[in-house]
Amino acid sequence: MADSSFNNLTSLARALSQPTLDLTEVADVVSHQRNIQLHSRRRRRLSNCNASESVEPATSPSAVEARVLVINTGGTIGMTLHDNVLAPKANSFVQGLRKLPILHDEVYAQQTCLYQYYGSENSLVLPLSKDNKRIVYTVIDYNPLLDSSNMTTDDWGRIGKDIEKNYENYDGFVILHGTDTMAYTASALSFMCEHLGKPIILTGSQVPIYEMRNDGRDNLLGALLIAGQFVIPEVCLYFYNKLYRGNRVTKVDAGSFNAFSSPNLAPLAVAEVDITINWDTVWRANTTAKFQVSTELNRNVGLLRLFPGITAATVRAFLQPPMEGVVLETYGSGNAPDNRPDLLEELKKATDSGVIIMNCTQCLRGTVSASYATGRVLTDAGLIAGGDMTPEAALSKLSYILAKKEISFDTKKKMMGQNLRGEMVSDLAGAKLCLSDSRFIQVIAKSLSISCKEELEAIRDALTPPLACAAAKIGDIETFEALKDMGSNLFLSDYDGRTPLHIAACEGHLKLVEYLLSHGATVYAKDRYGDTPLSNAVHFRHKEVVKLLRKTGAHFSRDELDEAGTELCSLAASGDLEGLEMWKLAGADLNKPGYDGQTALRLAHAIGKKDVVAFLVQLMGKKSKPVFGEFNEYDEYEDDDDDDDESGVIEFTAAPTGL
Ligand SMILES: NC(=O)C[C@H](N)C(=O)O
Repeated sequence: MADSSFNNLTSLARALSQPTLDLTEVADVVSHQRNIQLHSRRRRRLSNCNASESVEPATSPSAVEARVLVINTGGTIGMTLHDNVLAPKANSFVQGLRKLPILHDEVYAQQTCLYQYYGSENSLVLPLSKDNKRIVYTVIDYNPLLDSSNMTTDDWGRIGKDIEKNYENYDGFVILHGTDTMAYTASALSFMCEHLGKPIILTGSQVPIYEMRNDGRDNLLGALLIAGQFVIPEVCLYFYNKLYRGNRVTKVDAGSFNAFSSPNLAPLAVAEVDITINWDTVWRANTTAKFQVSTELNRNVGLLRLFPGITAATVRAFLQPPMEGVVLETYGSGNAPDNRPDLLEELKKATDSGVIIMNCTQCLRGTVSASYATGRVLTDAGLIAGGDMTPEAALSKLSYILAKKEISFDTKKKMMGQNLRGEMVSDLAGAKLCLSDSRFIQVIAKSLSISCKEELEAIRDALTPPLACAAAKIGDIETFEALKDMGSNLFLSDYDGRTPLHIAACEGHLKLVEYLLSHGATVYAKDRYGDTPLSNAVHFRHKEVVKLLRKTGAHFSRDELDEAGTELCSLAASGDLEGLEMWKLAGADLNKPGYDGQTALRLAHAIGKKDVVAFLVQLMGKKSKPVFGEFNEYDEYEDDDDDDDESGVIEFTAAPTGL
């Protein structure tokens, strides 16, 4: 022992005395020294270790150990064939792993008194990792081992408790689990584990680890390497070289190694030649509270999938007590039939009587939004928009939240629509930015250790435009109130010159447009492309917003007017009557010629769009009654009811035909 210490101190001295200092060499020596101390400490503590005193750690000298707890709940990964079907086999997993050199280095274990030191025959150690780490892992086998189809919320609770009990002793946790319900367990644990600071990674396989071709070895190895080497404070799921956020996944394939998908969130990490962590996506709790597991779960929850023709009786039966929380899997972007008052009435009755119903889409990818009347009816019936949450996440979130006794019903409802663990991007229509209190900037300033007034104001002014624009996107007046309280100028534009009014006009948020206008926003703001809020509202066809802007004095800019003729011609050519009407409403001159000198009316006539001609004539009114020159079919379009037939003209400057 003394010799090896001496040798290493000598190597260190040698490395330090080099003319060009090789830091890797120094690090290696220091690390090796630390390792030898570790092993000698181990030996001192262990009276029954057989390893010889003179034995140095096997393999590379500079390994640092990390500890991972593996909780084996069952699943295919450890199954064997009995009577031609796969089933878990008790007490055989660790023995199996011991025989796999890729998952256990027996030489290192013996030389470092691993079993004695960790006091468990179930402790194993991976070969040295690329990053010079030794992942020592201890396996707890559940009894009975379960096919995950047999799992219940009690099993989630048990896993949670075991993690809590062992939290301080390990750097990370790997949960071996069947794939069938892995997405549910991963989602549930993500909520149950409050203020998590270490990685918890669920994995399993499609083919047992003992078979020649299997995915279990890679999955377990990858999960162990990540859990032992990276502080990703999330409940994750590792499968087929990818690490996903646990509450974002769903099982999509029963017959492929690539069994899981995270449709609305990119993987947190990809294990290819190197393991690349997508740190920007990693969720971090903004708290100093201590880790704890909330194992209390409410079982009176359920998933109900809408289908065409579903009866009100089915819905009623499903929503009966003791049901307390339901995930309604709706169509598309959160839609349900709005021509089924019987169905909607059942939903409304249930929400009125205190059942929390989440609106989640049946689609694999995408979010619940407020774009359709068929979606609005569900909001009216009291459903909470589930954003882009998976049904698995929504269900387990309900189970977790409903079990909380210390919070009110209203808070529970509110929390269901909020992003708690990165499980959702909130519903765009209903969401509030998390800055609806005026301390927001102060909090940021505090975390940046900024205290002087000038710096504070500089941060506020830098942050206000994007925050205000983001709030405008979702029509969030409350956030504007909060920004106003901070003394912010609400009407600053972003880097593209776009003001909140531009954005509110694009989105058609009439109330916000009204709010902004009555709080000093200018209707004459132009963005870097010369666009005004008015032209934005016209483009996105928000009639009421156009009317309001016009009432406030908005008009097209010169650039916009220059383009009006061409735009009108193009609308006429495509028969877009609504578009033409919007331009008229916004005060455009419908006689304005396009780039080639032709008006929309002439063009429509030339290409035989009689409906467009009639519509334009009607829009222009008799005051500007067109003179069609040789075009003698005008009578066809004449509005007989209109007696205001005076002398206004629309003139063709050239023959209407032959365009
Ligand atoms: N691949 C698997 O693990 C499927 C198995 N039935 C389970 O979920 O436990």
